[in-house]
Amino acid sequence: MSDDLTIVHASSLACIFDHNKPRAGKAQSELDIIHDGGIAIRNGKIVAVGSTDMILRDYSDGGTVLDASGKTIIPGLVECHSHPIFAGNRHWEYVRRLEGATGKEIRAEGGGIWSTIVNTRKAGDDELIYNAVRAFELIAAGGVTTLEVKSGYGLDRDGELRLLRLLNEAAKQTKMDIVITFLGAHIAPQDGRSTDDFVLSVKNEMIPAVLEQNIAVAHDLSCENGDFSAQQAKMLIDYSNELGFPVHVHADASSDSKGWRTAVEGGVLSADHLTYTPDSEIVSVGATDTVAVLLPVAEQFYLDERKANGKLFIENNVPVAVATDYCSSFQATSLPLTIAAACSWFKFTPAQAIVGATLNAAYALGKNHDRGSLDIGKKGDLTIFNCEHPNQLGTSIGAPIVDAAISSGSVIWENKQ
Ligand SMILES: N=CN[C@@H](CCC(=O)O)C(=O)O
Repeated sequence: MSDDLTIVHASSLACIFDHNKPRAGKAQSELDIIHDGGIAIRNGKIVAVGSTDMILRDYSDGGTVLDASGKTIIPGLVECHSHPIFAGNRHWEYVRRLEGATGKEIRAEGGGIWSTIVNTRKAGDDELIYNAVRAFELIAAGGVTTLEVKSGYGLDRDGELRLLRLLNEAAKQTKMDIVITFLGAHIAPQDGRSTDDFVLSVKNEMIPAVLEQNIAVAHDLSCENGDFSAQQAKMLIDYSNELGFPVHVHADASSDSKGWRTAVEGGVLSADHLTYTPDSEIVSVGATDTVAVLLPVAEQFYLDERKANGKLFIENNVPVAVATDYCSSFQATSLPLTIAAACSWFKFTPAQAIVGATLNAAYALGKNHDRGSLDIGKKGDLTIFNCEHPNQLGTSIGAPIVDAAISSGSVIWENKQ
C-alpha cells in the first residue's frame, strides 16, 4: 500500500487548520471548508491542501489518485476516551436502571465497575486481548485513525501492569494508532483497602513501574465523591506533573466533586465526563487549554438527571472534545454516531462536534503536533464520508456513511458495501 496519495474533487474538504491552540469559543464552529478541494500526501505526510485545480497542477506525479466527488473529507477521527480491555458483560444492569434501580442497588446486586474488575482478574490473557482487538475492529469501522485506550480494571499494581502489557500486545493487531493510558485510581477499592493507601500505592508502586516499563504515555485518575477526593486527585496530578507524565482526569461524572477545577488548576491535558460540573464553576474557572472531553452517549446510557453544559464550556472559551466512552457498562463504538449525538444532546453545531472529534481530541491526547487537522507537515490522516457537506454528520444519525479511513496516506479501513 502506498503512502503517497492525491485526492481531488472533494465536495467538502474540512481542513480545521491548527493555530497552536485547541479550538475554543467561536473558533470551535469553524471548519475551514474548501469546496472542490484536493490534498496531496507524500511519504505519509500532508504536503499540499487547496483547490482541485492547484493539486492537479502541482501534484499529478505518481502515487494513487482518488476522485472524492460527492464526498466530505475531515482530519482523521481521534477517539480520545475508551476502556476496551475487560471481561464480562453487564447488560442486565441497564435493564435494572431502566426499571428504576439506583447505582447503589445495582452494586448490592453484584454489579458495578468492581464486578468487572473481579471478572477481568479471572480472565486469561488471550480472552482479554481478543476482547480489546474486537473493540478495535468495531471502533475502526467508524473511521477512527487514532484511538486512546485505558487500563483501569486491574486496580492493583500487577493487575494494571498486566492490562497495559496486554493493550500493547493488542495494539499490534490494528492499523489505528493506539494511545495507551494508565488508569490507576479508577474507583475506590471494595476489598477493604482504604482510598488513602490505594492512592499511595498508585503513586509509589504503580506510576514508577509504568514509567520504568514504558507501557503507557499518560496517566488518568478519577476525582469523584465516593472514589477519590479533590485532595487525593491533586496529590496524584502534582506527582505526575513532577515526573512529566501527562494527566487526564475523570471528573464530576456522578456528582459535583470539584473535578473540573482540580483538573484545570493541575494543568492537565483533559478532564472527562463533567456531567455534574456546576455552571458557576464553569464560569468561575473560565478559559483554559485543558480540554473538556464530553461523553454524550454515556450520559444517555447512564440515564443521568443532568448533562454536561457543553454550550457553557464553549461560551467560556474552553476547548471541548467528544468521545464514545466504550467501556464495560456499555459498548458504544461509533464516533460518527457520537458526533450526531453531541449535536442533539448538547445542541452543538455539527462543526463544533467535528472539531471535538478531531483537532480538540488530538489536543486532549497531547497529539496535536502531528494530527487533528489538515495542516501541511502533519500525518496524512483523513476520514472520508459519503456525503457532500460536514453538516450531514449531524443529520445522518447512525447511517453507515464512513467511506474510508486513511492513516499516514494509507487506507486502513474502507466501506466495501
Ligand atoms: N468511572 C468511570 N468509569 C468509566 C467506565 C465505566 C464502566 O466501566 O462502567 C467511564 O465511564 O468513563
